[in-house]
Amino acid sequence: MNAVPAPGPLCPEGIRHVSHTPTSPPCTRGPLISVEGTTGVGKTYLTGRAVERLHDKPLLLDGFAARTNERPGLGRALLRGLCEAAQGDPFLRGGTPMAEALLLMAIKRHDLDTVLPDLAGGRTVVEGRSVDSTAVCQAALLHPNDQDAALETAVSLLHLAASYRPLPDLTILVTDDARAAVSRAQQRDRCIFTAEQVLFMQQASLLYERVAATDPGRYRIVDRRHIDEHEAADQIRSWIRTAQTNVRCLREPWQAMGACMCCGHQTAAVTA
Ligand SMILES: Nc1ncnc2c1ncn2[C@@H]1O[C@H](COP(=O)(O)OP(=O)(O)OP(=O)(O)O)[C@@H](O)[C@H]1O
Ligand SMILES: Cc1cn([C@H]2C[C@H](O)[C@@H](COP(=O)(O)O)O2)c(=O)[nH]c1=O
Repeated sequence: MNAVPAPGPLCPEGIRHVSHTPTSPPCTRGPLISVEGTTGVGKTYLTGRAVERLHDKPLLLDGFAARTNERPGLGRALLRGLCEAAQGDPFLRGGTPMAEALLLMAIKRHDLDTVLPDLAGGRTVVEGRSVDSTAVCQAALLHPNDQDAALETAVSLLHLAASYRPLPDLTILVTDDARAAVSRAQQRDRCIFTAEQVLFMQQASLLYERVAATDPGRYRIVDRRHIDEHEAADQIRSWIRTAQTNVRCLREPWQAMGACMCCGHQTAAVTA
């Protein structure tokens, strides 16, 4: 299921989807899983509930806001640069969305680099947000008044991200009524979002769902409008377990030929 940066088939909406044909051989590494969704939707809460009953605990990679004690290094420096430029904006918007997109992708590449030893050791890694957040948030920023253009840009940004690093094997999208997510985030952060910020969250929320629909092979969706927190946690746990049983070699997407980043097995590029 690893990323191949070549364009995939057209999905029904006329948007190219990112192909993840599992052509690599099976591997002993752990699966790389991301949890996505808008601010306050419950990604951290539900992931925590899901993994508390797993015997082999996954490594949980915190979302950005939770990285208060991150080790000094490039990842922290890049994130600090973005935060400084954003001057307190909760969505890290500093006014240059494409430059920010590339920096966000670099941070997510750095995240992958830091967890490679865990993956190689067979451990499951769960990223709190991955490159899908970059694609969705930056596309929503670039096209605030055109949802179709935002979708097209989000999918293109995912292709770009997939040339920097393999996409997650599995992406769990947590979705809900956008107002419920806003309200949870406000309560948690003891703040009131501006009308403009709420609108941005609503647009991002919708865009996550549309992007997920372009790649049903990679995405699983937890819709909190239809299931309670116990069912949601059970569902996430079950997907994590399934992902652990179908893991394939992880290649550098920008290398035509290359060894698996985890087990070292030599695999050929996919040209489809
Ligand atoms: N089912 C629930 N019951 C009680 N509290 C919940 C539930 N789901 C989420 N919350 C609370 O709502 C708030 C937002 O949830 P959470 O922090 O998990 O969202 P998130 O998607 O990780 O947000 P962010 O992207 O901003 O990190 C938290 O305070 C969390 O504890
Ligand atoms: C990874 C990533 C994050 N963001 C935004 C989304 C949130 O509003 C903030 C904080 O992220 P957290 O992981 O929920 O703490 O950053 C983004 O715009 N693009 C991204 O790639």
